[in-house]
Amino acid sequence: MTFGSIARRGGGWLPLIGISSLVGALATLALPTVLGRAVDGVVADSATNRWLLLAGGLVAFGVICDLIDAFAGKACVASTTAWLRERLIRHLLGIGPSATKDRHFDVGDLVSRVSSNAVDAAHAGPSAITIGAAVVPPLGSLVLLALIDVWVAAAFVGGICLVVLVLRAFTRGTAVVFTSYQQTQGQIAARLTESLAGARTIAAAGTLARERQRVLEPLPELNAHGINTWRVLARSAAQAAVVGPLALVAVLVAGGLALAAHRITPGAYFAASQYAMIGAGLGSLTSVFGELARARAGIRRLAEVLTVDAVRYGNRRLPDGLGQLEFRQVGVRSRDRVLLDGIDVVLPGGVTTAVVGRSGSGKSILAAVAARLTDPTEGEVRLDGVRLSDIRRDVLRTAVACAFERPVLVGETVGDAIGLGRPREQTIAAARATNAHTFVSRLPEGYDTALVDAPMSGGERQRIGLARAWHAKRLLVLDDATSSLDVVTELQITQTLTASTANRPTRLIVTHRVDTAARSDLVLWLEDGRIRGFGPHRRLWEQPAYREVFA
Ligand SMILES: Nc1ncnc2c1ncn2[C@@H]1O[C@H](COP(=O)(O)OP(=O)(O)OP(=O)(O)O)[C@@H](O)[C@H]1O
Repeated sequence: MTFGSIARRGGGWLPLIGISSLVGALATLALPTVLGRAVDGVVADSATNRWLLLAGGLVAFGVICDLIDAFAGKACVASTTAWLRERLIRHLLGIGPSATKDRHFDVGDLVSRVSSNAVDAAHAGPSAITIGAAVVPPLGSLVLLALIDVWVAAAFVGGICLVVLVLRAFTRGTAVVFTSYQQTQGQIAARLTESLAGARTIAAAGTLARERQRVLEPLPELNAHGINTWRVLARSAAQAAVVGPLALVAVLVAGGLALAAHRITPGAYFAASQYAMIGAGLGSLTSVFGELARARAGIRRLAEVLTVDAVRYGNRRLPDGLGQLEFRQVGVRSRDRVLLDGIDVVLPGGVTTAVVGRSGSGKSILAAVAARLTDPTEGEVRLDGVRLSDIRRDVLRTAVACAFERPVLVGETVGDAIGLGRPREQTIAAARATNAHTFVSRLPEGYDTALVDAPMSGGERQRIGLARAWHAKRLLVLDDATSSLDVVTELQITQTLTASTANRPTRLIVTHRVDTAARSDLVLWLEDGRIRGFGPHRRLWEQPAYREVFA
């Protein structure tokens, strides 16, 4: 993502902004000449009406151009912002869970990038065009001044050079300050999001004051960047306020001398003074240059996200099969830590395998690798003989589904959260299988109850999460997904899960419960990221170390 590619995204609005800015600039340029003619008319006591009428027309035309410019500018920023946000969100979803884990983007920081930095970046096109069009009046003024008197033009060039120097210093200063400001803003947003996610824990621990302090810790830094922004703005405005009149005075003096020497007429002198004012007005462009600097800083922050590779999917479909899952020398490393090592095992299709082991032994990582929520750093995982990374995205997500200990429910209604767009009968069937149907039916509007109006217990959320994953055709991965259920409900669901009926997907169940392990066909016992044992529960049970896992 570059400045140019975003600037061009304005679509149909950009030519409109360009034309209105250019035509407005030409009207601005024509006005002093027309007024000069009117002045000469007054001095010569000849007819001035048509020149005054023309001047009025030019002023009205300029106002219309400004209005079009303002409207098209806002519309362009709005459409570009929408495009940027959609692209960013698509990309973030494409990166998957690692966007907020391994890549170290904090959720709050991402929100600030998607919300405010996208708007900043969207100003790229209109700002660049406004600045481009703003160069026309001073350049035109220079040409017209040269036609009036070459010495007046020379004085103008001297003044303009000073104005350009002021703008250059301003642009450099603001680019640095805006980048720092946006980064610090992102840090505060990230800390606030963390705090909101842990609001209950903070309230229970009575650490509100400390948390407030932690969230607001970067505030003085933000304040310093804010003050720096104003300093750069104020310094540039003050310099422009000095330099602008200087340019004007230089032209007036040179023009006055030319008038005294009868090289120019009073009308031309008047026009020259107006052109000098146009040139000096370039200093008022500091706000547009500020917008441009903010756009560049915003684009850099969006590009940081967009340069992270999204998960790549292959284009293979799955052959007929029962969901055989093969781990071939699978290893997962994070920096220098080995999280999974040399996992080499085949889980036959249609069977239920419990994954057990002490806390931190790598069960969740194994489940994530099996469902391709993360890719192994070594080895490969195959489903019915096809490498997971070669399978088409839609095929993979139909074949494999997961449920988690703390599911996040998405959608407008409870029915959406379960069905994710599938037909209602399938939603209800999944809810029945996971013991969610009864409590969902008791909600005020059943499956149509808005999620915000359906406060749920941990166990109820887990049942919705289970129902959501129930559509899995080949592989169902449950990562501690029944841990909050009462014993009876869990038993009912485990019975459904472990019942060896035909056409059931292969089931991989991460669990701490001995009952679930005992009901499963096979148990995969992990220790420190390696396989410690694999086989039926009753055989592993003979080993004291295995029994200790459940102690
Ligand atoms: N994204 C990650 N980056 C680095 N280390 C990680 C990551 N995810 C997990 N770990 C580490 O890997 C180890 C295994 O984690 P995992 O969540 O798989 O354990 P677990 O067996 O599921 O534990 P529990 O039973 O407590 O849920 C832990 O020490 C954990 O700190």
